[in-house]
Amino acid sequence: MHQFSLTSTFLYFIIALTLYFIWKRRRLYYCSFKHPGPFGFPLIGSAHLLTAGPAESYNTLMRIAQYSPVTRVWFGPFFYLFISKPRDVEILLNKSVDKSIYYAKYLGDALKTALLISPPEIRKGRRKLINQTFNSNVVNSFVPAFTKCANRLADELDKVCKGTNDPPDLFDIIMKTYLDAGCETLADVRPDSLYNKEKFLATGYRYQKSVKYRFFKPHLNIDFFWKRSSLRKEQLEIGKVFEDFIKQVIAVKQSQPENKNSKKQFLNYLLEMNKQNNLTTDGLLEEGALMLLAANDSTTPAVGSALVLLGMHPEIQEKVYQEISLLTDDTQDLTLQCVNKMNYLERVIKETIRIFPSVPFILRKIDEEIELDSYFVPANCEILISISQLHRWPDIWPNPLKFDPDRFLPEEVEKRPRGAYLPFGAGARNCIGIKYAMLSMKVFLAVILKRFRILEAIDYKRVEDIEMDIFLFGIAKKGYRIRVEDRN
Ligand code: HEM
Repeated sequence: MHQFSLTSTFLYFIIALTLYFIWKRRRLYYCSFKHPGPFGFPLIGSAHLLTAGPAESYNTLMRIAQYSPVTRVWFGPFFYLFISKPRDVEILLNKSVDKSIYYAKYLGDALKTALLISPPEIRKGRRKLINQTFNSNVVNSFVPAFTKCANRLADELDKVCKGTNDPPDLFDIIMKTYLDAGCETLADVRPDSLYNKEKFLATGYRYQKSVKYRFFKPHLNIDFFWKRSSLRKEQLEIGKVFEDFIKQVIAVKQSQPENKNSKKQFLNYLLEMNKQNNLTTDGLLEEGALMLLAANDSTTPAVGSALVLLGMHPEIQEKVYQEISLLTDDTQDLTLQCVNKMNYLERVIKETIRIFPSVPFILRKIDEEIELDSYFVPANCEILISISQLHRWPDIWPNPLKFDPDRFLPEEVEKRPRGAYLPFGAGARNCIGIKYAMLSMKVFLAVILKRFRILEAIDYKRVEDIEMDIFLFGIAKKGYRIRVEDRN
């Protein structure tokens, strides 16, 4: 009798707890019933979709998001809304919503509290501080350094993409050049004074891969399993490699005479802030690692995609070449003034990152229920904004896979809703490196396209042939291979 009452009390307790759990999340369930999404089984939801494995990450996310403009999906008890309607995205990003907890969860073991994943109490001060190092005056002064690195990249292309039918993937080569550019500009150190650059880059790649693998193992969302997993051990090791590299950069920097003309350059300024106790040493190391990674991880696929797309579209390539030739002469290096006038090249870059945004998805967390243009989003909802889909809405971007830089003529831009094009995100957590990214990509492409004609994009005939893979960034599965010949 006594045993029976104990068992039934326990059962009542479990039932009450379950009902309370369901009651607390009732708005999530209501929202889930209201919106379409992939089929879900009891308890596991749509976790079966993850069996496609990491190699299919991009296609899996696209398959889930296909019910747009709003799609709901459960992975076990975890609920997500995917949204991709421009007006909804605009409203959401301009509200003071914060980043999803998944950024810190997935990236925090290696990058700790760096800006991309920092909690609000740390982020505000750091963002304000770092913003100053990306103002126009500072970034514009990088043109000579970008040009020097772009010329080195062009020399590499000369060696590997000319006179061969089997050129290598340019991804690693562009990435390496971008790291050199980051060292010259953000860190103000000579790249050849550093060792272990290759290890830093390879570790950055390993990092992205391990984050992606974790996503496909939903049980690793539970801290108990995560803390005991080999992937976590790997991420802690990765964090150590990042930290050691930045320590090396700082040591080299401190062995050099102080450069009084570049006080606002990223690392110089952060070191000064550290000296004045406005930034902790941990903060300095985290931000240094993040910035050297961010500066090349997102720009590399964008430059690679632009080269491939121009290889596929000779008439557009010719127009870019004409513009560059008109604005530059052979005797002088590129100047800021002439780069600023390369409007057609800028449109080519914008169109490239429309079709292939380097950051295909971003995540947000909603603390309070909000009304979007066409539906409500319940509190405590994780939202995935699909930039890839946003950029391919046929009613806003007719024939979305057509590579047409003139979509970015000012009169065309004016016709579109503001939230239709967000390669750099929007709102308080948008990309801090927009100016740096745009200027460096223009210089890199101007130098390459002035020197070479891209004859062909190997592996692809049409834009539709370019299949994407997602790590943290969107990267073409088959890479970026082109054949070139000298212009002169
Ligand atoms: C084609 C180039 C680039 C693209 C498409 C891009 C895109 C983005 C996007 C979409 C975000 C927002 C992420 C989110 O909302 O969750 C972001 C954040 C960020 N980006 Fe970029 N980015 C690029 C280049 C750069 C460069 C060159 C740097 C630095 C030199 C940089 C540094 C950052 C940082 C630090 C953040 C985090 C900002 C914060 O959370 O406050 N990015 N980027």
